[in-house]
Amino acid sequence: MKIYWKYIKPYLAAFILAPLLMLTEVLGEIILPKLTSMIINNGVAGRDVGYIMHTGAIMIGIAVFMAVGGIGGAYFSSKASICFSTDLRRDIFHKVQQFSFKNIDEFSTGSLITRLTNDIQQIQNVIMMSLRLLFRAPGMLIGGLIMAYLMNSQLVMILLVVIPLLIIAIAIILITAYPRFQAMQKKIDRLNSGVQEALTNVRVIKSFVREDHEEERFKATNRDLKEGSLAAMQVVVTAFPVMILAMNITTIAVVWYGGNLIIAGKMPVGDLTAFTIYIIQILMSLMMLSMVFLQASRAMASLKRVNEILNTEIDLTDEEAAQKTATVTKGKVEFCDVSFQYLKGKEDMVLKKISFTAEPGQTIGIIGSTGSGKTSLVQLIPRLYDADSGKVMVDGIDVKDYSLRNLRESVAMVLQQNVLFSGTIEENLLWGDESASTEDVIQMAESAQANGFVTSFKDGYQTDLGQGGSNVSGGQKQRLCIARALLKRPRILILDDSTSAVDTATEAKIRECFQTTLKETTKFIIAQRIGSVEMADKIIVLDEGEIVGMGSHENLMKDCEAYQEIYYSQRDKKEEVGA
Ligand SMILES: Nc1ncnc2c1ncn2[C@@H]1O[C@H](COP(=O)(O)OP(=O)(O)OP(=O)(O)O)[C@@H](O)[C@H]1O
Repeated sequence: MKIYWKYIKPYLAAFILAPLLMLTEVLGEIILPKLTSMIINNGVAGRDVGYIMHTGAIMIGIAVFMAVGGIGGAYFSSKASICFSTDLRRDIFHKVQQFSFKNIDEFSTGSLITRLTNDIQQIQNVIMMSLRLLFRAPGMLIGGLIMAYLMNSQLVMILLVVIPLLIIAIAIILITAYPRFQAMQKKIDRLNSGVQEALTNVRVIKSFVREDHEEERFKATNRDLKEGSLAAMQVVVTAFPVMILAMNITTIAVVWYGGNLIIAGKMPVGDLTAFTIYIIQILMSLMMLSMVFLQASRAMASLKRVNEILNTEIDLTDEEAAQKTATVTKGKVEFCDVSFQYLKGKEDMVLKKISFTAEPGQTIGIIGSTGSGKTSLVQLIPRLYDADSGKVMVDGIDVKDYSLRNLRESVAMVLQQNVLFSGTIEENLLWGDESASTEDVIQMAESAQANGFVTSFKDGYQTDLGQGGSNVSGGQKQRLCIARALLKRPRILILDDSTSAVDTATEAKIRECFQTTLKETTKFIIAQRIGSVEMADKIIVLDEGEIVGMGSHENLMKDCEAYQEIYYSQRDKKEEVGA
């Protein structure tokens, strides 16, 4: 509850006014039946039109007062709940943005989407409902009971039988509903994850002609959700008829017993009418409360899931950084005996005792078979993950001692899976540096060998990119991603297999441009092709997380068996293709 106070505090007035204004309805509902009985007992029985008109006018006045209060209550409850959920959604989004890669690995994207949308909506609904009924339902219940008791204490005894039975029925319904709602939210998660994956990868699905398979998969999760929702709704739908049944039986009992009292002359007719209205109101208020509890039981399941995000400990922060103001000025990178694994204690080390130094301005090539740990190694430089032992240093300072912003601002990384965003090419490139001039954009695009194809487009840099850059080729996308990274003018540039879709001649030109535009930047180039790293000052050969060779191309050709193997296998393949 403590975490949620900050979402209530700014709208405290609305949170207080909403239930208070709803009290006007309670007041009206308690007085109106009494006035009705007075009209029947005195006005109708005594044929006193003046009395009827006078009391009727008072009743209209009360009804208007109720309407004004009701509108106000509804307005403030909507305001309070919507503002609450908007702020909560903002903070959850902010928290997710702060998540480390490891934190992100723990939640599926679909689940995060459900939590940010559907779950928060459930919480908003229950707040709105509670604010409207918080005072109203108990007020109606207590007020109705008092008025009914004052009218006829004998008749009220009927309620003493009905109410406990009803409370037991509601409790059973709630206990059954909660786990079903929890299961339903999980099924929504699964559906969202499936939809998100299928829509993002629709091209792959089509190229593998897997539409039928995906449809079947979707049908299964959709069916699963339908069954989950029906199971939960079955409970909800039983609640309402049970209440109505209780209400009807009670009304019949009251009319029967009350009718006898009237015949015996112990009760005026108007009192029985008013009494019946009070009984209905009492049971209605119980019905409202049970609906709030039902909605709350669904919202509790959602709240638990939202809490999971809010309580997730971000495992990678700069709170304890010793040199928060330090910035990277040279770009020297040192790995000292670094070991690392993703699943702590559950698998072999992905990187084992890695040590090397990259001097400022040097180009470091990293090569090795798939899964040998190349990406894992470079991810430790901008602290996307933390080393488990050993130290990663940049300019002689442990990366853990920089503020994350300062460290990451000086490192540009072109990831293996490049992503562009919807918007124009220029907008995408300016991601690297929002304040870059048009000349800068063009210069960096030229270095990345992107200017040529961009200017060949009808709208040039203003060309709109499809979602994720779907309307440019793989090689063009890679070059745009490199240009975006270059615009950051980083001290350290990491290219993770990011020229794999670029032809060798263009790739060579990009490398050449690096020598002029990025002379002082330390460059890490992960590549599958030896040709891509051959010219590097230092090449690191990785195998199963270990460095099995390090040095220049010439040295490695002399004394690194693993490197020679890669070299000859690629040369043989080239010759085969040539033949
Ligand atoms: N997020 C992750 N969670 C758990 N294990 C991971 C994760 N990412 C990679 N791994 C595992 O770590 C090992 C090294 O992966 P890494 O991506 O560093 O290899 P790589 O040499 O870059 O491979 P490739 O050339 O195919 O990109 C692999 O066994 C991989 O399965």
